[in-house]
Formats: sequence, C-alpha cells, structure tokens
Amino acid sequence: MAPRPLGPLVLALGGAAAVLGSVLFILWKAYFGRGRERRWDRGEAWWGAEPARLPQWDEWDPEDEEGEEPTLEELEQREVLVLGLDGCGKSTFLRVLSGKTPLEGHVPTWGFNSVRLPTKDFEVDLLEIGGSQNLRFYWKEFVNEVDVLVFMVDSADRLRLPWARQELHKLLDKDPDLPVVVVANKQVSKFW
Ligand SMILES: Nc1nc2c(ncn2[C@@H]2O[C@H](COP(=O)(O)OP(=O)(O)OP(=O)(O)O)[C@@H](O)[C@H]2O)c(=O)[nH]1
Ligand SMILES: [Mg+2]
Repeated sequence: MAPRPLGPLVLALGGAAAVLGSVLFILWKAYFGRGRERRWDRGEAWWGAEPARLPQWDEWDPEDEEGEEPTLEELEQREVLVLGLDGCGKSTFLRVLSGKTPLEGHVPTWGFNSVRLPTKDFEVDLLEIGGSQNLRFYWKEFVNEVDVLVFMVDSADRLRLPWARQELHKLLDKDPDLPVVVVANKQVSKFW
C-alpha cells in the first residue's frame, strides 16, 4: 500500500514547531550573544577555581569595600539553564530568586523566561525554557551554550520521575561535561 501523504495539518504543525525552535534559538543568541566554549578554557572555569577566602567577622570592614564596586560593564556573566518537566516550579523559582511574588497557580511558560542576578563579582543569567512536551524537543539545542544546568524535579510527582530522569539523561548525552545541579522541588507546601 502506498504511504499516505502528510495532511496539511501535520505539515502546518511541523512548520510551526520549526519556526518556534528557530525563534527561540535566535532570541537566545541575541540575548546571551556568546557561546560557552569561546569564553574561557575549561581549565580556567570559575566553578573549578579556588574558593575565595572569606574575611573573618572581626577582619571585615565595609569601608574597605567602598569604591571597589565594579561597574555593570566590568561584571562577567555566567549562564545557567533551568529545565525540568512542566509544572515542576521553574518559573516560581526564578520569580522568588528575583524578589518577585510567585504567580498563583501554574501558568505554563510557552517559550522562555529569564532573570539576571548580580552578585559581587559577576552576573548570573538564569534562563528557563518551558517544560511542556513540545518545548522539551528544543532543550538540547541550548545545553552547549550555558555554564551550568539546573534540572528541577517535582518531588511530589512520583509518577513522572522516570520521565524527568529520561529527559535529564538525554541532555547529559548531548553534553556529558556540563555541570548539573538537580533541585528536588516541592518538598514543602508553598514557602512564600
Ligand atoms: N507546594 C509547592 N508548590 C510549588 C513550589 N514551587 C512551585 N509550586 C507550584 O507549582 C506550580 C507550577 O509552578 P511553575 O513555576 O509555573 O512551573 P514551571 O516549571 O515553570 O512550569 P512550565 O513553565 O509549564 O514548564 C504552581 O502552582 C506553583 O505555585 C513549591 O516549592 N512547593
Ligand atoms: Mg514556567
């Protein structure tokens, strides 16, 4: 039997998915600009560096630090990708980190969400890509562009834990050297 031709709906959906993927990738490039590999050697990576020695409490004088604040332009950036199945709490995590009130209920992210957090020596850009099934397809396109992956899991959603694990393994297959932090979220009722 001859194969059935693809219906117009399937073609339209395929086209829409391809366009969405390209738009996400272009926005990512426009937002962050540079790739991870081009920014520094692995040997010099910030997470492998010696931790700075913190001053003892009685040595610390806030006046010593006056005038030493780097300007925004001098700050380096670290890029963190925040992924996890839909509803695990990624957007809530980003909102709480940036001091905003979490939204009521689950408002799915239909693209990406980002937050820039300044620290003393550098800025951290956190980027969430929505966890719905059609967006998961694009996750792997971003793992090579970031410094760290935060993979969030809804600890209360036991049924979908194997799916979450499978998705994480797919990402690690794409970049086995990527530093990963797995966050077991929703261990408490709402904390805000
Ligand atoms: N109990 C509890 N609920 C949480 C916690 N974090 C998030 N939630 C709730 O989980 C639901 C989904 O949260 P979101 O932050 O929208 O989930 P998401 O991972 O961004 O989902 P997608 O954008 O669809 O991928 C919301 O109703 C949140 O209020 C938590 O630590 N504990
Ligand atoms: Mg979200």
